[in-house]
Amino acid sequence: MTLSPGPLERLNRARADLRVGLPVVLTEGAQTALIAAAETLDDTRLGALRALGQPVVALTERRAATLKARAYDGDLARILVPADVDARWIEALADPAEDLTHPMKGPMQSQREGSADLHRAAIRLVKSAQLLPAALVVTGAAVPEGLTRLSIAETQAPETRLDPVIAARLPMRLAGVGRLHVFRPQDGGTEHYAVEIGKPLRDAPVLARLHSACFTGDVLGSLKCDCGPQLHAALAAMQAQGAGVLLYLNQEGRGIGLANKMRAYSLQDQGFDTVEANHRLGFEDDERDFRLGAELLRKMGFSQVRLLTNNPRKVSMLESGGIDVVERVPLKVGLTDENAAYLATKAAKSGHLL
Ligand SMILES: Nc1nc2c(ncn2[C@@H]2O[C@H](COP(=O)(O)OP(=O)(O)OP(=O)(O)O)[C@@H](O)[C@H]2O)c(=O)[nH]1
Ligand SMILES: [Zn+2]
Repeated sequence: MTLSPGPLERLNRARADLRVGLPVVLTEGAQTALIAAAETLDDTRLGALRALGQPVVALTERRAATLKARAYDGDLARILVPADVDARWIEALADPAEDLTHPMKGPMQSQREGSADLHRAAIRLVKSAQLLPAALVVTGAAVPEGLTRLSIAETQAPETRLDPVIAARLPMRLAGVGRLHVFRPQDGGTEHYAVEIGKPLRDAPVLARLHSACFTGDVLGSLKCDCGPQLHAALAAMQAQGAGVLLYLNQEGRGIGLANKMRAYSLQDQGFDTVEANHRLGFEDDERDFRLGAELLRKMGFSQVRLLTNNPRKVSMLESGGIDVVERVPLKVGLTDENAAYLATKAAKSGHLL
């Protein structure tokens, strides 16, 4: 047993470093890159990084398309940072907040030569820190001491491993008496919960719901989505059946985090739909990983479910995670004037069943 941090611990540190604006070091064999999140970079750190080499900003192809920048690497673009721009310019590359009022002035020059592997890993890492998916990258520089170091392979989320922490009795207004189980991921990420209602048998299909956290819908009763009514209807259905399991996955905003979801809402106020807003921010429509739902179910001893959902991706991802979805049970509640367009967009663009 050693006291020095292992790969998962360094991954967790790297995310925390990037969130506070500290650069981290990525390596691939003898190649190294210093990377910083575009969203948290300040002028002092930009100056220090510039002194070490020519910085580029790695953006996803989604964001590059909005900026009309060339994505020579297919899934991403490497934009050369001009000598006379400040950290504000880099933030504006990443953040679409002012795209319409103060459009970025081009032409932007994209790098073409060399490998983009370190840049791709940099985007993956800042995204996993729930920051905007854009990173400042300086390759080939002498690497200062004291920064967190990760190899590219170590930035790949390994098969999520969740450990049970505690379970306790919970009487609920909508679902009767149940048990709330808390699970903690080994990589230091956010905890996820499972609400067990009644005493579901382990050798028969259980009525199950994979609910993704929605602070606005679940807690504030937002009318922009259907999450709150779906949560309550799922609990009520489980109470009516006498048993069920509701997984409450902390994947706020389809996996982009609350800050980015609110950025998406602000773009929706400018007229973009839910999918276009994610794309302008540089994200895919849905960044969730439902493998963890499958893992939680397996850990709790369930192998067969009747899944309450209108989302075919949840069914296929659970099945590829080794859970037998014997039936899809539709869950259509909470339609309002405010969310009708949102639900129609999910049906038209994201494959949801109406
Ligand atoms: N990025 C983004 N996320 C949103 C938006 N509106 C709601 N969400 C998030 O979307 C997720 C909705 O989750 P689910 O209820 O599991 O939805 P679903 O994929 O439609 O599947 P089913 O409800 O099972 O049919 C939650 O994490 C919400 O926070 C939005 O406009 N943008
Ligand atoms: Zn919601």
